[in-house]
Amino acid sequence: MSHLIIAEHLYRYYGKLCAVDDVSFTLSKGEVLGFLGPNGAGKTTTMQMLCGNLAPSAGLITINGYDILDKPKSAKLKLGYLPDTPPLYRELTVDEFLHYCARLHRLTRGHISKAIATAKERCGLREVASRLIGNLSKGFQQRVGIAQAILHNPDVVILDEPTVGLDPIQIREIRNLIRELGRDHGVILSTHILPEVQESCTHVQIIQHGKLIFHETIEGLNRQLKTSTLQIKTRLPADFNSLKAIPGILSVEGLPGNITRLHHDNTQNLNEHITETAVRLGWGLLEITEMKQSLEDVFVKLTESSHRNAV
Ligand SMILES: Nc1ncnc2c1ncn2[C@@H]1O[C@H](COP(=O)(O)OP(=O)(O)OP(=O)(O)O)[C@@H](O)[C@H]1O
Repeated sequence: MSHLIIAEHLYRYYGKLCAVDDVSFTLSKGEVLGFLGPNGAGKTTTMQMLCGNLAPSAGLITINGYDILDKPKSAKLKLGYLPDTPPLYRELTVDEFLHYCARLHRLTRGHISKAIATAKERCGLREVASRLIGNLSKGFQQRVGIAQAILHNPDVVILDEPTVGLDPIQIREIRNLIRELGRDHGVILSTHILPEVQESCTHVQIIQHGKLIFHETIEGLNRQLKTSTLQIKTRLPADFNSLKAIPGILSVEGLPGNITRLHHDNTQNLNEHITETAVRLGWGLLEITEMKQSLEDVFVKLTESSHRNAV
């Protein structure tokens, strides 16, 4: 499959500070890549280099086969970008602004109306088309920012922190929109909100101190989140020896409220065996729960280990 974006060995220095340190990755159609990292990790710097707004100190970026430095016009034709602060004119209406953006994207007159109608439809902006942007809620302003980024139907859409400052309902709507964009485009979004990548993305990469420390599919990430711990809740106290006798169970730990935590070797699904034992011995099995690490746990673990490797 040909890649929409190829980034190879990107570096960016600000004076002596290496803000982006040997970053390489690819993006293909249908992928929504979450670019995750704490404040100051190098996300915006990378996004700006991908968009051709900032020259890398070293490295290569191609968008749809065009080198962003050698062929910036051809590369940017295929690119839509929402910066962390959306570039909106508050004194224009949504229609006026999108019309202006369509001309900046060099859409031909014959295509402008259709392109604006499609972008408004996709971003849920039809009802506010004639409102002044400055009077819209933050969520709608963000949608206008996304509409200008997809107006020219680019192959690649780059969104820098698209849900910052939105309320929970607006966040859900923008995440749905991002998932939908992923069907027809390649999307990169930067965020420091960990659950955002789980909800919106197909792939995730984590950046820390300018270095990529993790690149995985969301399934791969979810595998990382799995632990080898189960917890059962029973009406009567469970018998630890009967549980320890189940092949694969390594240790058993009692918690208050007839809750028992079981550590196992993660090679087999023990649910059936545990259920059968609980029913046979009449404990009254109420719940069986697979314990998961939160994405935060994995993030802390990864960033700590990269820090340890660095010192
Ligand atoms: N124009 C600049 N001049 C000097 N240093 C800069 C400049 N822009 C960014 N930096 C520094 O480069 C590093 C990476 O910044 P960047 O904005 O790319 O991070 P980020 O991951 O997007 O952070 P945030 O989530 O806070 O936006 C930070 O240490 C930042 O202070």
